[in-house]
Amino acid sequence: MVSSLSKESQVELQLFHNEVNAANPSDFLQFAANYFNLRLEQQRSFLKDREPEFKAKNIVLFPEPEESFSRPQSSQSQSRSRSSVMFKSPFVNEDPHSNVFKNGFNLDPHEQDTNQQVQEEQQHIREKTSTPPLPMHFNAQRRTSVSGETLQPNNFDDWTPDHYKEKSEQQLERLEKSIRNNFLFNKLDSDSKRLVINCLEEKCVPKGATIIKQGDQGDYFYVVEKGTVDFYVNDNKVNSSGPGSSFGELALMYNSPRAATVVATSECLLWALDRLTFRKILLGSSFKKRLMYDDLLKSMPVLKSLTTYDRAKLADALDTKIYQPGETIIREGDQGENFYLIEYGAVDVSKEGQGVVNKLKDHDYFGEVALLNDLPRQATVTATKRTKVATLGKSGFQRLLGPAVDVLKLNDPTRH
Ligand SMILES: Nc1ncnc2c1ncn2[C@@H]1O[C@@H]2COP(=O)(O)O[C@H]2[C@H]1O
Ligand SMILES: Nc1ncnc2c1ncn2[C@@H]1O[C@@H]2COP(=O)(O)O[C@H]2[C@H]1O
Repeated sequence: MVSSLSKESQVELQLFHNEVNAANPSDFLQFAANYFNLRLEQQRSFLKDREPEFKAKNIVLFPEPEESFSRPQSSQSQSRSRSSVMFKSPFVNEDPHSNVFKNGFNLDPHEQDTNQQVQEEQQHIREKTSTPPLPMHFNAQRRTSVSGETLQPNNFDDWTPDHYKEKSEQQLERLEKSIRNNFLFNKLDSDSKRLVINCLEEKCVPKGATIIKQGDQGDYFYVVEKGTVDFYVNDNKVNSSGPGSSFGELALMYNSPRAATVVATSECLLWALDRLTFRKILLGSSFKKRLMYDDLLKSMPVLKSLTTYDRAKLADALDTKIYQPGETIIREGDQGENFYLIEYGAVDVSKEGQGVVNKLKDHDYFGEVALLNDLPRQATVTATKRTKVATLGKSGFQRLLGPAVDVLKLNDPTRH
């Protein structure tokens, strides 16, 4: 069956297969939905960035939604949907392509714990709408609009990035050293790594030069080969870094203004990666966790004081775990190793001799008391529903929670 598919589809399937093998997800459907959602979002974003280029060649990448599946709405809201759709999850309410995923199909993952539930929900949604499932419809639309063109949205194999330049042996050797310990590059497969390396542009910056100015638009992402840089937020020095580190990713990830000013504190040799290649190659692999945990971290009241940068660093350090009803997550008296954020689910907190003392649910947290006070676990925490948590190890807890630690201390449930 697979051999009858286009080469691009086969590549997609292979990539997906690799991801499934690596993640071994317990909730396969949710994993698959999230994975393809992300791929689609990446592809749309990437194409949206190149839309003017295509327009100049009279190629319409994103035609207006056809009448058959555009919901009745005001002309104002129609134009808003069209302009924002490329950067949004196809599962969100406003996306005209996503009628079928409304009613929380992906927004309330805890409501779809079993395959049967998902199937029932899909059936229910199908009955409610005549819109065909999103991926089919979206593909069909794309093909009719761009067929016959050299750069097909479906086919990135022929895509040559603007800044692609094969590196010399000597440059490759130096680059290998610079990026060896950079976790962003370690996540790439060898083909993507080669592509990224060949898209990097060498930039020599004198001491004292401003490389990035806070508030500017993002154009490049940088890796430091030699030299050191300082970071300033609102004129206050917040950070510095040296060889092997990287910076300038936030504005490219979130399409937001530069969050800091970056100044060279010595002569620097940098490698710069353009915005498009960054978004196409690095975003979905190296920054996958940031995309995955962004909504959760933003929605947690205890983390409200964190900046985008703090949240991004925190997301890099998180891992996901799923617990079944009845499973013990923390046992009273044990040593504390992790802090837990509840993505969805429900847990009981109980204490020896007292029974259940607390109940926690979506977007609550636990496991901070032992880590904050260097004490054994003060209670047992048991899942009462299927519960998905993001975990943060002890060292990350101490390094990455910043001002949120004060909030955790204030809210310490054992204080009284
Ligand atoms: N404390 C900080 N706050 C914001 N940005 C920082 C901080 N420390 C380092 N940076 C980096 O500085 C970069 C400035 O440009 P970006 O916002 O694109 O991405 C930012 C981060 O990579
Ligand atoms: N009343 C409570 N007493 C103790 N721990 C509680 C209570 N309510 C919630 N908890 C959480 O249960 C966790 C058990 O592990 P910790 O002691 O590390 O951190 C604890 C708190 O996060």
